[in-house]
Amino acid sequence: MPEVSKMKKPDVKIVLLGDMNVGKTSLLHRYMERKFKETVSTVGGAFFLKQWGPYNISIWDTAGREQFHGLGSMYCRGAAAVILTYDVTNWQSLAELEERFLSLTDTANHDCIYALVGNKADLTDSKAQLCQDSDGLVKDRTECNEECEVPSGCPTPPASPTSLPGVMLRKQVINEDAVTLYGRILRYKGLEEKSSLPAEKMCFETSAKTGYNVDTLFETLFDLVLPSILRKRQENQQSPTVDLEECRMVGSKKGRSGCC
Ligand SMILES: Nc1nc2c(ncn2[C@@H]2O[C@H](COP(=O)(O)OP(=O)(O)OP(=O)(O)O)[C@@H](O)[C@H]2O)c(=O)[nH]1
Ligand SMILES: [Mg+2]
Repeated sequence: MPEVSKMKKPDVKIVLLGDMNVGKTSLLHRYMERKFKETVSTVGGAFFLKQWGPYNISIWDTAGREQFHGLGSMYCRGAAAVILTYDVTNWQSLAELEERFLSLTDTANHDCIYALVGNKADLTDSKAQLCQDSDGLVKDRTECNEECEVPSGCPTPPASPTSLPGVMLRKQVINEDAVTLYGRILRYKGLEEKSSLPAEKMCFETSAKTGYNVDTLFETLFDLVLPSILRKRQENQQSPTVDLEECRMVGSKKGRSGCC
């Protein structure tokens, strides 16, 4: 049995939601492991623990496949932020966010923060084809090799025409579509646009493949959930009870990440 006293207890929870194949797992790998690597479609869900200064943030990856849909609202319970992910080359993946995934967030915190993330920007946008390191410095593709676990480096694979610099797919979702959806999400949540975080700040385009905007996404959210963390810590000091569900969750995994 792991010793619960030595386990890190998450201060706050962030959840990735979105259709299958949009790149949720790849975004998490890129951020946590600094790599783009082969993925298999997620079964159920998995979490990673990120130490952010003195705070522990659990980031939950969920399965986009229809058969796991029922689990989504369970994963969102108590979330301080939800990353609604779509694929910029797939218009339906944006539509699905509203049709299938938004209602799953009803179990999130009342002050939950929502980010809309269009992934796979490297397929449509030449600036997203450049690799970015953790300081946001742009590197060329040869320097990028060490951060990719695929033989030909980044971007890959070699057989795909989209791996060639300059060969782009048609962008099916433009940023304005995401901004419009963000407005509808606020209305669904009964929030005033004026007093909420602005769409320009909360709509991102990323590439898990090159790292484009990935650090910015996660670190913007970490900063924004800080008030939730501080409030939770204060509440815990006032009534120091143990959250058995969270302890069990972390305790059962022994380490930094796990799945269920
Ligand atoms: N070009 C490109 N491909 C990507 C990117 N992110 C993910 N992919 C590819 O898209 C496919 C799906 O990625 P996953 O991260 O497994 O997608 P997911 O959203 O976790 O899918 P489920 O677990 O089924 O919900 C894989 O083949 C990835 O290599 C990206 O930024 N650019
Ligand atoms: Mg996945």
